[in-house]
Amino acid sequence: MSFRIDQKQFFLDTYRTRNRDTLTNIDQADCEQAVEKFFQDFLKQQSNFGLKGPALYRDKHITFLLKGLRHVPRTHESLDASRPWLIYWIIQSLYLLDEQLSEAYINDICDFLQRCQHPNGGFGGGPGQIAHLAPTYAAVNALCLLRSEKAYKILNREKLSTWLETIRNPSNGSFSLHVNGESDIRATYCAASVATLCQLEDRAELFEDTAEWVASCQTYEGGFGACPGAEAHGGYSFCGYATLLLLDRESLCDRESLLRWTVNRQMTFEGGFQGRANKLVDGCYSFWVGALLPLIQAVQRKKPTRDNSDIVKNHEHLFDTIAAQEYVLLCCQVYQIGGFTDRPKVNSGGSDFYHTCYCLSGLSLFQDDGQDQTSIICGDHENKLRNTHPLFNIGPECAREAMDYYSHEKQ
Ligand SMILES: CC(C)=CCC/C(C)=C/CC/C(C)=C/COP(=O)(O)OP(=O)(O)O
Ligand SMILES: [Zn+2]
Repeated sequence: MSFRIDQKQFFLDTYRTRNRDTLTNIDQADCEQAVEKFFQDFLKQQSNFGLKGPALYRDKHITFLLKGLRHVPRTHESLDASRPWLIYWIIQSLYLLDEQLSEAYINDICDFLQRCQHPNGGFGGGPGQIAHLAPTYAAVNALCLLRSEKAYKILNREKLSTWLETIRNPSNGSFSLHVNGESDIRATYCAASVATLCQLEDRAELFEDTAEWVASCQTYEGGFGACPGAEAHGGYSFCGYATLLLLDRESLCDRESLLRWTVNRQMTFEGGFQGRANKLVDGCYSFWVGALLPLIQAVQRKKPTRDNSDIVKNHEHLFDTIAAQEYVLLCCQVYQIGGFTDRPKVNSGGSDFYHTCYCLSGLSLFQDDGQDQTSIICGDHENKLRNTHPLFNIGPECAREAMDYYSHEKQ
């Protein structure tokens, strides 16, 4: 099997980079031996499949994710305040892998998320914690992914609206992540996403001036920073552009410069995306940066260019979709234990639910050209994932059904 990138050299470079700070006197021979062993193991795994290209270890990922889901109620220490996130990352990943959740899991998730909802609106990172926009976004996405009335009914929309009012900054239209918390572009995205999915009735007043504040976060580089004046970054660029689309104010930003910045985040050597200039490639940017491309293309498709030529004709050349898929499949999959990571690790191969969710979500977007349902799949067709909605990052029908339900529910 031949790979587009020099995989072995890549592992070697990554190994050296990762050990630069901890091992000052790294022994060259040991290093190359470790990489050689890792590479041979890796090739053995891949050749078991003998397919058109790299394989997706679907069953390993499902086992890893279900095991994680069982442990969420007992999660503590560093992830104690991120439990709705853990649920969302895991069930979005299972959705993409086309693994149906059992009724027992659905009931347990509903009960747990209900306990995370604050009596005054919004969700905390766990039961009894203060409401925060990040776990609120994760909890709402998770409820939508469950696609059941029982899940939809958990959400108190009236209280959610009241709470959002209290964290809105009326002086400039931005939002704080929680009462007295920091204000950044993640907060405006989380607020706009939940207000749209839950069809909050006071959306117009809630988001007065918000789009102008978000547009002021676009930097001279083309991407968006966390707040006005901050460095452009993939995570914040996604939040910024998606918010403008959710608020139907996309025309406030400089789309051409955002597109230029976005396509330049794909690295020619690794094939994956970095989050900002001069930093390392990371699998999670497959979604945060990767989702900007279909979002921008969807807008371009609607609008003719100045000379009336169809700009979308060129869309396939905007980035190398096969290289982007290869990075996720070859460099981020942890085939020994399932799940995904940011970049290859020779010694300790840990995966996590955050990278599993965003590697799979990015891979799903790369596999779908969004135009005429023609998929561009790297490897065997068995690698095909379900589609995700690039604005919310849940299944497109999950978003549609939730909005349909809430638009008919009296607030
Ligand atoms: C909806 C929501 C909560 C979105 C979050 C978006 C997101 C991923 C923001 C990234 C934040 C950031 C500056 C990371 C840089 O970390 P780093 O310096 O370790 O990474 P880098 O070297 O890749 O920049
Ligand atoms: Zn990452």
